[in-house]
Amino acid sequence: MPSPIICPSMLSSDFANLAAEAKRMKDLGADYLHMDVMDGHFVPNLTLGAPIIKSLRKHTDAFLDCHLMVSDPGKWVPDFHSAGASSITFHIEVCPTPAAAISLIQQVHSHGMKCGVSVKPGTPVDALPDEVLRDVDMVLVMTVEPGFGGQKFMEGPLDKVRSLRKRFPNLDIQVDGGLALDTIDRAAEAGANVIVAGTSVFGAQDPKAVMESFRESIRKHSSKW
Ligand SMILES: O=C(CO)[C@H](O)[C@H](O)COP(=O)(O)O
Repeated sequence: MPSPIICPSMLSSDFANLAAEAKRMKDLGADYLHMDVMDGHFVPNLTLGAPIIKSLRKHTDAFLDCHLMVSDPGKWVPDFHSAGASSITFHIEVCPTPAAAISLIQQVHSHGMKCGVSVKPGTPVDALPDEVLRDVDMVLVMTVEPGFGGQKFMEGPLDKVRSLRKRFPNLDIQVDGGLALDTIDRAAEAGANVIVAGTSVFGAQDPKAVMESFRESIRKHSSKW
């Protein structure tokens, strides 16, 4: 059974103190550090790229879970690999065919990184055929429109989580957007075991307690998946 994996979204951190923020989250129990990479084209925002990952990597051995919200992820795979990324998650919406997605997954794996595939809230689960999911290490179901932190959690995408959990009992299923103490149970009940959270973790008085509650919710619900 997949175990809980808690990933603070560094988008909500103080970018001017990124190394210290990464250490703080790791010391508080983060499993992965979630790095939101946005190109101003696939999404209407610009954040960070491989140079920032490279700088951060000098200060941490944490698993750097890089979510590429970009139009041409394949172009950036070598740079993220050299920078020290641990995994790359790309969007299925940028792949014209399943074969293109499979080739991208192979490219990421050939660079020694884990690979995930993501779906936006409006993209149907059928966009993720078995032959694609068989090859990935994780699937990311967005529970907000990608682009900005601090948005309201969307319930609709949880149907995709339910269907994916039935199809792939052992797959790591990540959810991202609006995850907080009042939404975690719905995500965990649906079958998510990898939780990305920015606002609710960085804005908390006690981020460690929030991450522990997420973990506890997944443990509680996973016995019924
Ligand atoms: O991918 C993202 C935005 O595209 C962020 O990771 C996500 O929104 C997390 O932030 P929050 O927990 O504040 O919703």
